[in-house]
Amino acid sequence: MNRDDHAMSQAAAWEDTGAGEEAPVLSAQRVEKTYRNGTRALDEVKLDIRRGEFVSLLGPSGCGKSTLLKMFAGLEEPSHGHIRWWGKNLATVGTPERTLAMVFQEATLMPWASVEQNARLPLDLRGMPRAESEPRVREALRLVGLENFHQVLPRELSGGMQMRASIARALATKPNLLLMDEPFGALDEFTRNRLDADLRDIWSRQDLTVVFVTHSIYEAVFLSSRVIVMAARPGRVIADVAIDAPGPRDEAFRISAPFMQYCKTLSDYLTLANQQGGGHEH
Ligand SMILES: Nc1ncnc2c1ncn2[C@@H]1O[C@H](COP(=O)(O)OP(=O)(O)OP(=O)(O)O)[C@@H](O)[C@H]1O
Repeated sequence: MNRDDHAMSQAAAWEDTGAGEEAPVLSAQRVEKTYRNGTRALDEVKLDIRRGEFVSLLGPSGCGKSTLLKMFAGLEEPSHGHIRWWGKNLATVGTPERTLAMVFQEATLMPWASVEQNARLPLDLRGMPRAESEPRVREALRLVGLENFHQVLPRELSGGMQMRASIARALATKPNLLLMDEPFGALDEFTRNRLDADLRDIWSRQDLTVVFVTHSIYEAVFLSSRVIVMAARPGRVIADVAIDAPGPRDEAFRISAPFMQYCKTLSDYLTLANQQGGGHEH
């Protein structure tokens, strides 16, 4: 396929809302979730996430961040309301232009298999021929900086490198939508900052929409084009903050005045979230 053909099929693949505007990659339409034990996890969440955004969900424990992300992954159903992917139901999104992948806080690698075999697993499960999967996996490992570790077993890797392998496994599927549930929450601050920088770099080079759950204000500001602040009891959206910082997101950004200002804004909203939601701890 030449570039023009590719661009045309890409354009045809993205949904048109009718107003000449692309449908959101994700749309939560008055979504409520009450678990079977009666816990009301989400209340009337309305949220659109557009193509190419990097959106973080930030909020106190129990405000429903993971619940919302699981619904975005199709792993939980709303009790009321709807989730739409590219304007459609989940069952209709499994096309090359509409794929999603999820990364969890634990790397969940197969301990007996090499980094490369782990990263190739979803492609093997799809029955993709090696000739196709191997270059994809090599590229994914290169993107996360593990190209020289492809034959290593997970136990030989640090926690940060295991997480890189987990991200490579997701990227090898060439997702358009990447859902990440506190992926760096268990890592030390230095490793976390490096992974944040690398993830932002990967996102900025690809046609990728990311939804990222975090407890960290700093991480949310560093990574995101938008931060959604949630409050608990029941979980709901209380603020939607665009992080409008056009320069590079590097170490200088972390100590810049706009960075600090955004952190202050989000911190104020989190204080409000804790006051409104009781800020309970697990
Ligand atoms: N499977 C479940 N069954 C019953 N209640 C649940 C279930 N999963 C989550 N909950 C409850 O729903 C509420 C929202 O949980 P959720 O994990 O989505 O919040 P969160 O914001 O991701 O929390 P954390 O930051 O601590 O991970 C909490 O009160 C939680 O105890």
